[in-house]
Amino acid sequence: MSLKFWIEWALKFKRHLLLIAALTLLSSAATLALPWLAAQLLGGVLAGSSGQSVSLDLTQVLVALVVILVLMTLLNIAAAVLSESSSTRILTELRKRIYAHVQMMPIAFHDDARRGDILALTSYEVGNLSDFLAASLANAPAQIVTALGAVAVLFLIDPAMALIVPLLVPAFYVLAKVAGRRLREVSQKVRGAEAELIAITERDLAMLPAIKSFAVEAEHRKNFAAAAEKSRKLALGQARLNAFIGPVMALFAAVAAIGVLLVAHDQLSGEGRPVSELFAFLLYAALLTRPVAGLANIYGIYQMARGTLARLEGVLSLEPEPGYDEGDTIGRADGGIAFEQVEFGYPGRAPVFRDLNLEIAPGEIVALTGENGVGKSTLVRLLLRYYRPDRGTIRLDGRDIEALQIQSLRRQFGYVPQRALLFNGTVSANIAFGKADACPQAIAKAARLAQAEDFIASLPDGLDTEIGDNGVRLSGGQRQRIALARALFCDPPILILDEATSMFDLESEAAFVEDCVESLEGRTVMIITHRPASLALADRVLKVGPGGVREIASDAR
Ligand SMILES: Nc1ncnc2c1ncn2[C@@H]1O[C@H](COP(=O)(O)OP(=O)(O)OP(=O)(O)O)[C@@H](O)[C@H]1O
Repeated sequence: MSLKFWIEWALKFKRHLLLIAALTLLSSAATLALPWLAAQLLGGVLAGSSGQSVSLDLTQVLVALVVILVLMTLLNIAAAVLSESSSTRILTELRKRIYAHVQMMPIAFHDDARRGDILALTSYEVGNLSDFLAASLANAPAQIVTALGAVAVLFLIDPAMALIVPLLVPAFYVLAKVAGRRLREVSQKVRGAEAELIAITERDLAMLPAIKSFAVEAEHRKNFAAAAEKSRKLALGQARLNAFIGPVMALFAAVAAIGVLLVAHDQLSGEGRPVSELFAFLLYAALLTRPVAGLANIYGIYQMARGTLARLEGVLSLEPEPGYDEGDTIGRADGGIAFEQVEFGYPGRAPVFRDLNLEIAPGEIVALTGENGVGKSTLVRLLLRYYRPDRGTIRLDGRDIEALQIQSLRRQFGYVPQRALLFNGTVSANIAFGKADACPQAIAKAARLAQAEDFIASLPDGLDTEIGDNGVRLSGGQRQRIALARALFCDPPILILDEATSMFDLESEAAFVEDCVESLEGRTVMIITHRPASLALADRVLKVGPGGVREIASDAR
């Protein structure tokens, strides 16, 4: 884990952090003044009761004590509020950054990643970090200053006796190391178990209709319960270990202080030593136990957050998809497409294409057919630059698509994938997809072109009907029509329909095809289909096969 990375983050919030540091330093100074004043007060009271003269004005000491206590309270409140606000700000920034980064990772990354891990990172794990940041920002500097200050005062009072403190450091170190390593291991397992739980929840919610139809609810409940129990046991182990570190360290420090008092009892109460000094030594020794326990706790939380920090940095240091910040931005393309000697295979798989050559003229309507798994959708994924060819060139209007800014390339396409990707929202929002200022007429026109107008009108709230997760409240064909309307809404120069009418009934498909003649005018269109009505739309029908792409005669369609 690079310190540089985190220092860069901290520097973004330097004003907040400096203010917190100033507040905590003041609070530490006040904390350090307390034992001295209390010792003076006790010494004074004792001296007064035994009839000796008292040099200090005890009322003043009392007032000073109260003032410092009030001041400390105010400083602690301000530091806690400020540190909470800073830690939540840092976390929000991190969340935004992780989201943006994950979004900009290539599709290949998402093919390999487990969604549960990403969800765990942005939710549960970031929460762990929040605990660490809040604890360390507010407490660590104050604890360190208080501990150092207490040691310094102990040395001032009696250097020989105070030597016990440095002697304790190795013991603390060993204890912290051993407990810290164990805590790190356990927290790693806790994180794994939590991510597993999130992944199971996410998967089972998506699979729920299948779980119900196959009547395997009990098996899935059992599986989830086992994962939840595993997570609970690990979390309990972690909590036990964490609960033990701070108090044991404090006990160490307290026993050491008592040991000093026992061993050096004679020296401390020796001739000529004012009783207030004796009290002060005792109080500072007792004060020392608090920051020791506090720092041990922070160390424990740090060990738990370390894995998250490493994973966060791991994700953030992955190279995003190239082409977001470089390449030429283009206006509306004419729509000429060419694949030249393209070779491509998914990682670890045999090549899908070895020497793919294909040319589509601007405005041409081309149908692509071929057996399942032969590579028709892959061809589109290459064109959209979801994946990059291992060899060869893909051109748009004669330009290598690698040289284009990736979003300006993708905006040329209206892509209707095999499985329509809809989200939980209204029909309109799904058609306009992310364009908040979309005009209702344009949405209605796209719906009409996609043959979706009638069924939308029959929905309870028309275009404002909520369609549920992934359009669950619609039929398969209705979902496809909305996906189609979304593609047409952007008025792209190139339209790609990947089995986009596979769920249309024959009549609707014929009506769509008829309507398309008008709406496809002036666009390059690639239709991946086996359906005769859609094939009939095409100027050319191409068959994709292991040997490449070849044109087939219209009677072979
Ligand atoms: N993300 C992926 N990782 C690895 N292999 C993949 C991936 N996606 C597809 N494949 C494989 O690549 C080959 C081509 O798949 P593709 O989806 O392009 O076929 P297709 O011609 O569109 O098939 P269908 O007609 O069934 O939709 C298949 O053998 C498939 O198993």
